[in-house]
Amino acid sequence: MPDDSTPEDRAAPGQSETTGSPMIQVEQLDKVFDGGFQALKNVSLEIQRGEIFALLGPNGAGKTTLISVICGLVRASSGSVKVDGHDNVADYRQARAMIGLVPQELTNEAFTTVWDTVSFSRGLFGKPKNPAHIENVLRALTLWEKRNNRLLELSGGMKRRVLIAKALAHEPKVLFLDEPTAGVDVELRREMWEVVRQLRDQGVTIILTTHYIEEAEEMADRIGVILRGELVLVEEKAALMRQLGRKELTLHLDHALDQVPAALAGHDLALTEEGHALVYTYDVARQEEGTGIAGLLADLEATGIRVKDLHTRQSSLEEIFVSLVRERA
Ligand SMILES: Nc1ncnc2c1ncn2[C@@H]1O[C@H](COP(=O)(O)OP(=O)(O)OP(=O)(O)O)[C@@H](O)[C@H]1O
Repeated sequence: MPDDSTPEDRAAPGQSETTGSPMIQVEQLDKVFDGGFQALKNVSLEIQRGEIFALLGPNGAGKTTLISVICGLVRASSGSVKVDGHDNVADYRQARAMIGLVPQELTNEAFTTVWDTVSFSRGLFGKPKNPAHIENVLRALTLWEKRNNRLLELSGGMKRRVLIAKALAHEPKVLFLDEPTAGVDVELRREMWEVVRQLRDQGVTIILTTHYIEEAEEMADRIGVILRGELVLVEEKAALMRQLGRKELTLHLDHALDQVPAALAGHDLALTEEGHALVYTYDVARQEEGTGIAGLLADLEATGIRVKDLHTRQSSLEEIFVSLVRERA
């Protein structure tokens, strides 16, 4: 990735370049499990207030471990975590009260009603009863009509909403969603995204882990990539797509070609659509230095190849992610 900045003016991966106190401040976290496996390696990360941050990584990369350490469920081997300024070990109660955690599955509460299970979650944090808040949460998640239903009577989508309602019952400022849409259908996934966006609009900071690149692409303001316990990259989504993305220019030809003409050998070209299209691939980041498109078009003209139509396509976050993982394999 081209980068002209000096080490002094470049923030370390995960460190914010903006001022103002972050909602979450993670410094040099290591986690070595009993048995010696190191699941987190020197992870530093700042999450700003009101952002949606997506943590991406392959299976076993350390996403859940990182979230669990931040939420105080797993003790770090070294390093520190502050939540809204509260150290999550020395100041555990205050730090934990700021956090809502949405796990993947509901556990063993099939016979409890929606209202009771959500109210109970609030009680766990020692917060006084506040039926008006519970009502607001249930209404916001369109669960109000179901408040007297037992969980076993709910659809999968409703159950997911209950998980979010439970996590919001004690009025946290930051919400962690662990694989919020794993295994749900497309419609429900979109519905969940909408719910998460609404929460962010209400001022809740959101951190989600996901396997679905599409989810990060759709939702996140910033993306962190974790590989084998290391946070290898933290970037604004738009900048990530700009810096690491590649673009494809597809030229649809008037007449099919048998092969790429020798006169065009200097360009990164592939023949597709049975000779009817030429695909030119280039780095988005090098665009300013000139992508060579002008030269390519001039060479095409010189060889007498006529172009009917052309279009460009930017590589998706998925392609960026796959090449990143490959690069570091
Ligand atoms: N209690 C534990 N003891 C030993 N190793 C563990 C423990 N918990 C997790 N690990 C290991 O730490 C690594 C990271 O696990 P983690 O659950 O954080 O990954 P993940 O990125 O959340 O993966 P997935 O997407 O599959 O949930 C894995 O290799 C896992 O086997």
